[in-house]
Amino acid sequence: MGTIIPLFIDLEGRNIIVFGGGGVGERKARLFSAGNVRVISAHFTQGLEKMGQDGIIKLERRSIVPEDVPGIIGGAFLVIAATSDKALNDDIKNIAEKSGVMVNNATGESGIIVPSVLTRGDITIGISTGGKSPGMSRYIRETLEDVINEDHAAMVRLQDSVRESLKSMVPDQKERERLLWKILEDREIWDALSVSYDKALDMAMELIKGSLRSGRT
Ligand SMILES: C[C@@]1(CC(=O)O)c2cc3[nH]c(cc4nc(cc5[nH]c(cc(n2)[C@H]1CCC(=O)O)[C@@](C)(CC(=O)O)[C@@H]5CCC(=O)O)C(CC(=O)O)=C4CCC(=O)O)c(CCC(=O)O)c3CC(=O)O
Ligand SMILES: NC(=O)C1=CN([C@@H]2O[C@H](COP(=O)(O)OP(=O)(O)OC[C@H]3O[C@@H](n4cnc5c(N)ncnc54)[C@H](O)[C@@H]3O)[C@@H](O)[C@H]2O)C=CC1
Repeated sequence: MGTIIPLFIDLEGRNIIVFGGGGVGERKARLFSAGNVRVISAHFTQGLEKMGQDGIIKLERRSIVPEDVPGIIGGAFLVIAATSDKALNDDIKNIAEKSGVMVNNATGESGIIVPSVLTRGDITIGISTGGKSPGMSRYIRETLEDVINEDHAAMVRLQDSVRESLKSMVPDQKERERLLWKILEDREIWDALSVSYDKALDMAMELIKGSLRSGRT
């Protein structure tokens, strides 16, 4: 494995095909369920059956042979090979790559890794160990769950709101950047955030007005 980087994908309207309806297929189907997920497998976990019944994903019960794969993956944004048959997963990977479709192989390398994902409001954190230790990715996610909290999500909302106001108030981008950073570094605004979003927003706007008045940003 070479150097990897995370990219963030808006799942809306994307077709994702998961081969394999076991525990791993279920976890991936759940992660991608904001897109159009189709799971193809001879058997499904109860969790997948339930998601199918609820209309969250589509299930297709059939046995998979490599010859059928090109026909199935047409129009897919991403293919996930998560059957318990490693040779079949490798075939699916090779076929998808030949067709120019992105593919993740749950039982071997494929150049596309599904990370451990932590979300808080608009914040998304993806974690990978380059395939070395998926358990460690999960461990890091669980550790970060106690660190990245609702206050961080609220600060994103606040920054978004202040950024919009600043665009009409301060013509210079560098100055806007400095002001936004001042808010991020202000302990009192952070403390206020955990009590009242509106109070914190007022304090942030006061800080900006004060800075602009004094000419010191
Ligand atoms: C390469 C990768 C391919 C990919 O799927 O993209 C891959 C491969 C494999 N995983 C295996 C095992 C486990 N996987 C997990 C868990 C997760 N695995 C995920 C991703 C990845 N797994 C990619 C690399 C991620 C990275 O770079 O770190 C996560 C992050 C995302 C997700 O799957 O949704 C999700 C955690 C989600 C969360 O909780 O946050 C656990 C722990 C658990 O289940 O609790 C175990 C058992 C403990 C252990 O082995 O560490 C095995 C079987 C090995 C064997 O046979 O022994 C293989 C195959 C192999 O290694 O050949
Ligand atoms: N990437 C990851 O995060 C992880 C990967 N793994 C590996 O992933 C693989 C899958 O794990 P599980 O979901 O727990 O296995 P599982 O045995 O519970 O599920 C596999 C599914 O694939 C289906 N399947 C297999 N061959 C098929 C075929 N030819 N046609 C149609 N359906 C077929 C089975 O019916 C079953 O529903 C295992 O090899 C495991 O070692 C395991 C843990 C985590």
